[in-house]
Amino acid sequence: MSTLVDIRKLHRSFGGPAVLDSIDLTMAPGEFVALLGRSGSGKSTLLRVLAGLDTAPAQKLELPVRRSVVFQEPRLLPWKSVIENVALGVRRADARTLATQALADVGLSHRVDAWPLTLSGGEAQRSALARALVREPKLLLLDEPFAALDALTRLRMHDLVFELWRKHHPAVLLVTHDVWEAVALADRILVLDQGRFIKEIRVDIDHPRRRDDPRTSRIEAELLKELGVEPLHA
Ligand SMILES: Nc1ncnc2c1ncn2[C@@H]1O[C@H](COP(=O)(O)OP(=O)(O)OP(=O)(O)O)[C@@H](O)[C@H]1O
Repeated sequence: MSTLVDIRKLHRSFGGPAVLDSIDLTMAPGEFVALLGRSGSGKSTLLRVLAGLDTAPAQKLELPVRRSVVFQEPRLLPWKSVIENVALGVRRADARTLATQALADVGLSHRVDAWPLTLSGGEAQRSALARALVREPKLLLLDEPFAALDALTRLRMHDLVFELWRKHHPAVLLVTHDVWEAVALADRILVLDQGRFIKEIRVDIDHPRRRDDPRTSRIEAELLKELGVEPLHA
């Protein structure tokens, strides 16, 4: 198996106890990994290190050069149109063409000239996804990108992310609180607790995955237990 991400003994603290404690993480090209964990377990810190937004000592830190991040908030520049936001930073003569294609990929062809403040929450996150994908990343980092969306929009975004992943096939690291999101999308799920991985589950189930499939239910229940959450209808 070739390796896209290879991290050994990554450590991060902010003066107190370790937030990331000797983390080992490898990812294959095109692999979809979800990262779950309670609040404060270190998920965003790990994602920020992978994105290059934070530095931390490690024995080994091998990452692809082309990486993109999508955060919980779309972080669009309000004084630029949607397409200008997407094309921003693409230093190629055909940046606008690429941005147009990326916006078509996320279903926003009709909003290319819109101002960010006129977008719905779902449209804004679609724009953020287009901005991330236009750079053709080898590694796409998603930090709770759908957490602020309503439940129905979130389900639609799951389908969209899956389609985009199938088309472009970047490796994806998805940080989420939503156990179903992880089970619906990921090849592999990691659970972080106090800066250490405490569980790894491979999800070997064909897409589209159904929530009423006993195999997904079993994995969901196992993860909820690991996170210390009692399912309401267990
Ligand atoms: N810049 C910082 N300075 C000091 N402490 C920090 C900093 N960034 C993160 N921390 C601390 O590191 C710990 C892990 O934070 P992190 O944001 O990675 O957790 P998380 O798992 O993403 O949480 P959540 O699910 O609530 O977003 C927390 O205790 C947090 O207070």
